Amino acid sequence: MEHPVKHDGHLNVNAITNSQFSFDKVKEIADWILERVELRPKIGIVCGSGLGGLGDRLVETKIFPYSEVPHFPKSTVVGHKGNLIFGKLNDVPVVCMQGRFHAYEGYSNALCTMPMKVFKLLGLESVILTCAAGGINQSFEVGDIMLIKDHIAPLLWTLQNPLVGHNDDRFGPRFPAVNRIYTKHYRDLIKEIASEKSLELKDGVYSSLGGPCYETVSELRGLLQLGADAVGMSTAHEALVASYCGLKVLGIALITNKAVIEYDSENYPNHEEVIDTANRRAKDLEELVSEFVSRTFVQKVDMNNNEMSK
Ligand SMILES: O=P(O)(O)O[C@H]1O[C@H](CO)[C@@H](O)[C@H]1O
Ligand SMILES: Nc1nc2[nH]cnc2c(=O)[nH]1
Repeated sequence: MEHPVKHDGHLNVNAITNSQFSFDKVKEIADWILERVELRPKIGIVCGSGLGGLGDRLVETKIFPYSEVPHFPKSTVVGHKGNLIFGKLNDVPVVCMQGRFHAYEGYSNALCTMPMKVFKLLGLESVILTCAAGGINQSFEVGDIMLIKDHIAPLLWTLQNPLVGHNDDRFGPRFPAVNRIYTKHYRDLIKEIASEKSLELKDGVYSSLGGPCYETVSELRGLLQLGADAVGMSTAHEALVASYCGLKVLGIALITNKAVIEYDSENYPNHEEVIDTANRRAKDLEELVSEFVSRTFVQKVDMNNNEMSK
């Protein structure tokens, strides 16, 4: 383990969380990648449970299993392949995480969000975060696609927040504002694309808990009262760190199951249903994302005369 960050020669014992992924360590990861990949994407995509098909859509790829990338841990969850893929989606250079890291796998939130810092040092401008989630909003159906407009993440109210510890201004500010994490013009654009494709897009608030257990009925009722529309075990902390790093964020949740908010119901959430729904609905989500990527970035290629073509 690295030494905690030193300030003025004094050991800052409170600085352990962030020093786990200091600027130098993240740069080591980014440099390792830059030495091996010619493509210089401006956009990153994180694939949620069962949504790794987005990665399979890339062409002209360079694929790194996470086991090859320095400091990347294993992806241990079913439906998360564990590949970092560089390639082109709809002619746009992208980097795709085919699977993410979750805190319930035993990883710190600093580690789970480290890829966002790597994205920043790779020169990315934006990230698309996708996830599977339970629908709390009773008007949601299994298979609905929900655009994330905001989040409620109780763990981020605690010292499990990945930004706890020494702050390195080269990543972002000590006290980041979080009221505009999910970029408005990205939300508007994806709504426009969905409407052109006659695809219904729900709009909602994603709540994130630690997992790995699903929620009790009372917890879900509480989240509903708080204004949450969907619940999962990821995304919010990644969105926080991406936004802190200055990346624009688009968040999309696939409603893979209905949250059970009736006591003594026979129904119960399970990961098989999550993966089955994701497999069934992945195509629409992938097409939305592909179109979004090309609308956002292809125009730029034209304007900047090949800027993005490498
Ligand atoms: O958020 P993603 O990674 O899509 O996965 C969701 O699905 C899993 C539970 O079924 C949890 O990992 C939850 O967070
Ligand atoms: N916490 C949580 N995560 C999920 N991921 C997919 N469905 C669910 C759910 O119902 N609850």
